[in-house]
Amino acid sequence: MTTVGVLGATGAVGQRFVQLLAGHETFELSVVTASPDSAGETYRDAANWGLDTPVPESIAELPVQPTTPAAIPDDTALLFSALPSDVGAEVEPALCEAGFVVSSNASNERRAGDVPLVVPEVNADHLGLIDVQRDARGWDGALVKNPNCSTITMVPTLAALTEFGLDRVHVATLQAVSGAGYSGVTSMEILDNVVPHIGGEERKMETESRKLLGEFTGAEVQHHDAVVSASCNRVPTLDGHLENVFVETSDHPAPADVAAAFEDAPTLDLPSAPDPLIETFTAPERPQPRLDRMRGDGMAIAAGGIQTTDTGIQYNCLAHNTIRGAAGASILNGELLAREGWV
Ligand SMILES: N[C@@H](CC=O)C(=O)O
Repeated sequence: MTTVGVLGATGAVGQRFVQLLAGHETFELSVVTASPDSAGETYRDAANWGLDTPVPESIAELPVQPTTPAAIPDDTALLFSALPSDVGAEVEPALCEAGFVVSSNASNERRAGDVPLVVPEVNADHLGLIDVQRDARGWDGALVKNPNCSTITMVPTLAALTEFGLDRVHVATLQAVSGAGYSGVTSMEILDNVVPHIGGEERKMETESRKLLGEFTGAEVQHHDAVVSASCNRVPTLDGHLENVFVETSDHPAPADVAAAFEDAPTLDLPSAPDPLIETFTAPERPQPRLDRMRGDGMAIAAGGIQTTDTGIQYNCLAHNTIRGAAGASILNGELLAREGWV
């Protein structure tokens, strides 16, 4: 078993990490950290557990550690980060400098030229940037990121469509409240309502998508030249981001060609990798968040509503935002790091 830890283990995404790692077949969770206020408490007491399965007994009595390099045992092979981005920006580099490998969901440094931003089924080869990062920063450890939840929902479908020549993408999102965290939006703000703004989300989708679809030259990632435009909206669903995607391609595939490309999307032999990666529906009213967010144990992308338009193709896609879009994504990156010998 590989010994792992979770940084920021008491928040909404941190709890998802704990839930998913408790039964993991190759990772053993032995360290949980949180803010200094919770340090020293048991995980059970420190976490205001909000998931619909009990706090895992194997983790409940672990003492919560402060999020500092000195508090992490040296034999922790891999750290998963659910830290807020401002804390991540401060702590993650210090941990990498101290020799730890960090698979992070936090948004800091996702755009940095020497930080791999990875969805294993799309761009596993970008992990090669770790050598560039170590040379540039003098680290023995490494920092690897997964993208924002709304990006990760769409990018596997775009990767499947690159064979048709991806020119331009427009996307409108309908994002669940869990994406904002436990105290992100109040009930008075979101019930009977839609909020047509999620701070910073649109630019994240636009830049992260192009980096993920880019080409790793051995020295850098050359971003894909498709134009990506996003409009992001918060809706009153609990989990599961639904997205309406409009794609202009150089070729003009029929809906059946698009469905076939989705069905052929690559799958990986890793514990958390779903098979198939993209589940495609023919019923035009699918996918839907409540019905389809747990496809592939929350790790699959659901797609449907494929149609041709005057300018290209249109479809809807959906993923569980705190599993495939956050904790599950980091864990899958960790599984890839382990398989490729980086930990
Ligand atoms: N930034 C995202 C997080 C993903 O769940 C959001 O606000 O929904």
